[in-house]
Amino acid sequence: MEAPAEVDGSSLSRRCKKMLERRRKLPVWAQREKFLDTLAKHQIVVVAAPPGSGKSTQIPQFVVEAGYVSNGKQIACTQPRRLVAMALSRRVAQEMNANLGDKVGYSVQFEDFCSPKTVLRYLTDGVLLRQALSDRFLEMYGVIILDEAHLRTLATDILLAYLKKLLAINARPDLKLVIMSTQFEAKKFRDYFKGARIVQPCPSLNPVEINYTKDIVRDYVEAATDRVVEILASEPVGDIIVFLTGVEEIETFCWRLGKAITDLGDKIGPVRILPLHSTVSVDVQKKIFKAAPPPTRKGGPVGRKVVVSTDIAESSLAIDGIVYVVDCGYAKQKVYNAQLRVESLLILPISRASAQRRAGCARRSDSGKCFRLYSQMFFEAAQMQVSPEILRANLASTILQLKKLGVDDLLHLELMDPPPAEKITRAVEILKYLGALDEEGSLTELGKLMSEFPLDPQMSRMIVGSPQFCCSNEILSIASMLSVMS
Ligand SMILES: Nc1ncnc2c1ncn2[C@@H]1O[C@H](COP(=O)(O)OP(=O)(O)OP(=O)(O)O)[C@@H](O)[C@H]1O
Repeated sequence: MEAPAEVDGSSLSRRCKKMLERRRKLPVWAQREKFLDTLAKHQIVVVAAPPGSGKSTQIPQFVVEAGYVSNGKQIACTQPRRLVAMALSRRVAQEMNANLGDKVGYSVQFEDFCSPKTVLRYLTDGVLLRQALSDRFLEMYGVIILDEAHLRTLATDILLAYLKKLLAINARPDLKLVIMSTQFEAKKFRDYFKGARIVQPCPSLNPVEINYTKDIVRDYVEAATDRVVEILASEPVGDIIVFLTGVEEIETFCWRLGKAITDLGDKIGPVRILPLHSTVSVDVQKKIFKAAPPPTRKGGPVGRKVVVSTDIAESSLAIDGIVYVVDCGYAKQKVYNAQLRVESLLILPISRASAQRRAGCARRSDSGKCFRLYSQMFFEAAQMQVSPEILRANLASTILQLKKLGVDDLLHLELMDPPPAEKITRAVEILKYLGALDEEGSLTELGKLMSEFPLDPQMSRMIVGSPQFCCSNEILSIASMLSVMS
């Protein structure tokens, strides 16, 4: 296939040419032709490569450049997190020498930055699922890219099953589906979509030295601060990423580290501390991708950046320059308590895959080290509790959305990890109790309204005043509790 002008670089500004040079060095570029060739021949392609290979930024551009938008259809690239969808669209717009909202845009809940000119749309998986409510066959898209599929969010799992069904009944013979994941999970997607092809860019990645703690860590924020101070004081130069579970912990950590750095004085170079969570400003987000600060004086110690992140940086945002990873071993996860009918965000141990992805942030350095703030024994024992979101979440709003999509029974969807029938029955009972379903299990007028309720985390936080309640499921839980109380 002949490369378009954007790719041969002849029509680009100097800034874009520089970007193009950098893009070409990303591992996915070596597989560009192979990927496009496979996509031309097959309906479903799995792209499996580690974070930082260039999947999220490059693959959608390859698809655009190959002409999949010439029929007036758009390319969708889903992300589990809104911040990531927005950051990627900004980056890719720059790389494509376009204004954000023109050729490249984003759609997240309550914010749509696209125009009739948009050909590449970064959007959250939740938004794509909601688009399907009004455009059942997702006709506006020629190619759907499900990025970060390995994170197995509830919305991604439902989309996978729904798209599998659409393709199986041949409802969209012209639609191409690209699933992007890390290498560990690629085979599972290929087996799920029988007939899918895997394209696997193989970057030369370095091993990362893994260190566990020997003693029990009682306060991992404090332990993380001590560990980072040690790295700053005694480890060779390199940037650091610290994984904590939420905003409060991140703020406490940043404050403590700032104080400790002042105490260290000029024994170390300048340190830029950068918090990263779903509510940081765009300016801070941009700084995360910039190089560490230069030495404060000629010949003085070199600067470092310390990124302090929730699991958002685990695989959705590839940050260059990281040599050290400090991993607390936990993440906030949604868990539904069927007896109390309440869904909450709990701090739970992370999965093995998650821990590997965190350590993998240092893989592009040849001397990467990961400091896990937990013992290996604890980690192995904790693996028994780990499960995908679909097995932990309240399924009531998912069932409502699926009913609206014409899928009458969740059991009829071939899910990757089907939830137990009892859990589905319980969710249906709640929906009947709320009047969203009638006795036969059909969607009522109220149910139709509820399935389209605007479900923005910020908004629901405002409604109920607690960050713990942050999605449709919680709203349903609250509604059900209120109706029990009244
Ligand atoms: N918003 C951004 N600003 C600046 N650089 C970025 C941005 N997003 C990605 N990059 C850079 O682009 C390169 C490719 O990243 P990309 O996100 O495409 O990789 P990936 O394989 O999709 O990783 P992941 O699985 O973490 O998303 C990396 O070097 C990364 O640092």
